[in-house]
Amino acid sequence: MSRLGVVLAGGRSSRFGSDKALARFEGRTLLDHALAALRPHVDAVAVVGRAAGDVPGIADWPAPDLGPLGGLCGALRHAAAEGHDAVLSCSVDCLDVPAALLTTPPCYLAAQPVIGLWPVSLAGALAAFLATDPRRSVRGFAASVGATAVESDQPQPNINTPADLAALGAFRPDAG
Ligand SMILES: Nc1nc2c(ncn2[C@@H]2O[C@H](COP(=O)(O)OP(=O)(O)OP(=O)(O)O)[C@@H](O)[C@H]2O)c(=O)[nH]1
Repeated sequence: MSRLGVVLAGGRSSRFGSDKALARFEGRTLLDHALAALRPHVDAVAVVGRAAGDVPGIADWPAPDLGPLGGLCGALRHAAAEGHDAVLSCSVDCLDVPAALLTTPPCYLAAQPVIGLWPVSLAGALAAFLATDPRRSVRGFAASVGATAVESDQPQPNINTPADLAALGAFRPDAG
C-alpha cells in the first residue's frame, strides 16, 4: 500500500500566540519533527496548508481555514491524483506515529484523531461531510465513515500553548 504522509499545518495557533509549526524543540521546528515522525512509515511526505521549503505543499480543499479536515480533504485528493492508496496524517505537534496505527485504514488515534490513516477513496465522503457538518469535527468524520479508533500506550503530546511546549520533553520515549 502506497502511503502519502502529511502534516496538517494550517490553522491559526491562536492559543499558542505565534506560528506553532515553527516553534522550536530540541533544535528544530515542530514541523520538522512531525515530518521526521512520518517518514519511516510512508512513501512520500507533504505539508498541507502552507509552503514548506523543499517539502511539497498541498492546499486545503475546498477552501482554507476549514480546520484540520479541510487539510485532510486536500491531502486525500492530492494523494489520489499522485497514485497513493492512503494518507497518513498528523498534526504539527506529533513527535512519533505509534506502530499500532499502521493497520487497515480508515483508523485514527483515539487520543489524537488528527493522527490517522485514511484511504484516498474517502475524499468524496469527506468533501460531503465538510459541506454538511458545521462543526467539521475530525471525530465526527471518523465516526461517519466507520473508522477504527486505535488505542496506544504511547502518550501523545497536544501542544496548544507555550506551556504545553515547555512540557514537551516529558513525551520523549527515554524521558524519565
Ligand atoms: N491544513 C490545515 N491544517 C489545520 C487547519 N486548522 C488546524 N490545522 C492543523 O491541525 C492541527 C490541530 O490544530 P489545532 O491546534 O486544533 O488548531 P490551531 O488552529 O492550530 O490552533 P488554535 O487556533 O489554538 O485552535 C495542527 O497541526 C494545525 O496546524 C486548517 O485550516 N488547515
